[in-house]
Amino acid sequence: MYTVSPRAGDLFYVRMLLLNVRGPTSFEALQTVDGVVHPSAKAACMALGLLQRDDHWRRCLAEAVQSRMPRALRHLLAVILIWGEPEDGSDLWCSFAEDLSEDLRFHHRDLSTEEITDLALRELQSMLISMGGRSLPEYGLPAASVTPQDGPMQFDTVEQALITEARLPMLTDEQKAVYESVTQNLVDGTSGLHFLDAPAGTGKTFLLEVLLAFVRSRGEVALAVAASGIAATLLPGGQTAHSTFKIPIRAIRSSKDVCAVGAQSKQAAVFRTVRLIVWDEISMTNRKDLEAVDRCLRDVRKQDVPFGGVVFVCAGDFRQLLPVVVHGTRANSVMACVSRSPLWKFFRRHRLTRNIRLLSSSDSATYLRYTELLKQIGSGTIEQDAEEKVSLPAEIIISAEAPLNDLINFVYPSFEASVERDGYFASRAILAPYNDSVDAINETCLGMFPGSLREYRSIDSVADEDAATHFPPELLNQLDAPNFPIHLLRLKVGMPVVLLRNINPPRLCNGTRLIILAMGENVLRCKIAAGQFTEDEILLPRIPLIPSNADLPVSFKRLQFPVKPSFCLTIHKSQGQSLDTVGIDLSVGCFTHGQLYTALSRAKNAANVRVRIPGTRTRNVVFPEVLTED
Ligand SMILES: Nc1ncnc2c1ncn2[C@@H]1O[C@H](COP(=O)(O)OP(=O)(O)OP(=O)(O)O)[C@@H](O)[C@H]1O
Repeated sequence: MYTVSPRAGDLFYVRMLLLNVRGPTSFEALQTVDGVVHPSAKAACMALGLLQRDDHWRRCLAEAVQSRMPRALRHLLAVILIWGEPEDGSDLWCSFAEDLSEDLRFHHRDLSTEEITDLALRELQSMLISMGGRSLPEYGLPAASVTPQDGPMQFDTVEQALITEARLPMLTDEQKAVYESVTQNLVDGTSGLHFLDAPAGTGKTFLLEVLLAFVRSRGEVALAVAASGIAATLLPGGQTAHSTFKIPIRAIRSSKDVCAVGAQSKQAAVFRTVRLIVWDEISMTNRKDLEAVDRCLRDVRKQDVPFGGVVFVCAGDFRQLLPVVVHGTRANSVMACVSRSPLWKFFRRHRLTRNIRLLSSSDSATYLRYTELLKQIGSGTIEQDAEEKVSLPAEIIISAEAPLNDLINFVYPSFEASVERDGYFASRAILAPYNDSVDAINETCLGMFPGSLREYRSIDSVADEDAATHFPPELLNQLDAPNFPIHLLRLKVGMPVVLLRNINPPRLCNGTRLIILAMGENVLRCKIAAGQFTEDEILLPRIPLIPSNADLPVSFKRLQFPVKPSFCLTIHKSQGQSLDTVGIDLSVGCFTHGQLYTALSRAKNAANVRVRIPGTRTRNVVFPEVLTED
């Protein structure tokens, strides 16, 4: 079919209809949607949802109002302002001000209308701040009377002291040695850089929480960051390292990258007073990011010593996945590790080796065997053949010759609605190394999941109108990128999905698992499935997204819900997530360092793991050079 430029007017829309309407016998039939004959091809395209309507955001909010959740509605407006960049934010505010403050009117009956409006604006402003947005007037909305401060989360000193007191006597000898070494620096006012080498289950989070509480109980500032949003949710007050330090997000990093923290900014003021920085999942962090933070802290704190003299504790496990280097070689991946940074020699290394989960397990013999297996797989000391293949215990293997449903039924014995079903998805998942297998497994699970299916087609467009003739919408629809929503999103109520963007970390980050509660035309009502914000309900709009994949032939924008089905996740996405039941599909084996170890170590017990492999052996990739140097 010939391509047509969007500048060709109706012809462009007729072509679009021809591609999407089945078996039309006349122009009238072509322009008929749900029994209504539309006056133009463009109007019919609108009605079919093939074009973004001018009033998209207004429709989205109008639909969300029906849920009668004013706080979620304010959150939705904040998401729209930041991600949607609507042309007229003020119009949206004016049209929905009443609905946006309904709960505040109810709870504060003594306040005047102006005071209620101001309260709603203040709440909206703090949401914008926590989501990394700008001030209300910059979006065309009225300013709130008080601008909420963008600073570190405040902690109750008494509560923090109670945490420290309760946990101190519980620390194991290994944990206590680290605690004493770090608190020595904090009490003496000396600087100190510590690296906690902690395999899964050895009480790393427990220990980091005590250290954070120690500083916060003294009324001092302790920052908790992690390489990924999901790992950040595990630490009290945790944020991603990127958002805390304003590290530039680049596909190709440079040694000259600087954090976007102005000397006069509030963030700089926090960095000048901070006593302790805790950085989790450091093994996934690119060394250039750590080096940018080092330069930033030296600069802001006016001390030319590593990290400006702050006490710094990072924790990680180099047996797990390494930083992702797009199209990188093995050497590129290894060189991207923080352990290859010139700063690494300043870090004092501590090891946690005792698996505390094991101690509390009822069947410690089985647990011990599984922990030993994990250790050997992670370190690459397990016996392997010339193809790097290793044997796994027969009891955890499901044959790849058997139907995929065997693995699905092990992880999800039933998809039928029950009181416990939602909790189900918090604690179980299928994992696979490649996106293609993940998509195929999700599709099979979706077919088995009860309920009626709703399809959401994205609206795709190129930024450059001149390129539009060469890249018609049906071609853009076929483009796909990692961590990017697909054109045809198929959903059912009650199913699990994973969020693909850091919308509001740590509550809603790239990797947060959600359950779909209701599906509207422009809004999804979901609840958070796992982690400290479990059960929180949110309203999610379609947002315009631009893929960061430089390999795509054209730069384009996709308006779609930022989610993907999550019955199955990639092993990369599962890092940092704790699961009770895990099914790993290795019909196509692992391809990079730490994948097998990361997948197997998501579960705490061999009885709850099944691995689908051809035969009895599967590939285990380990880069020993990363493990010797860390
Ligand atoms: N000293 C301790 N006394 C009692 N319980 C502990 C202690 N240390 C850790 N635990 C408990 O052991 C379990 C595992 O600890 P934690 O979650 O801190 O491990 P982790 O190293 O962070 O593991 P993962 O990386 O898998 O999340 C938790 O239930 C934690 O509360």
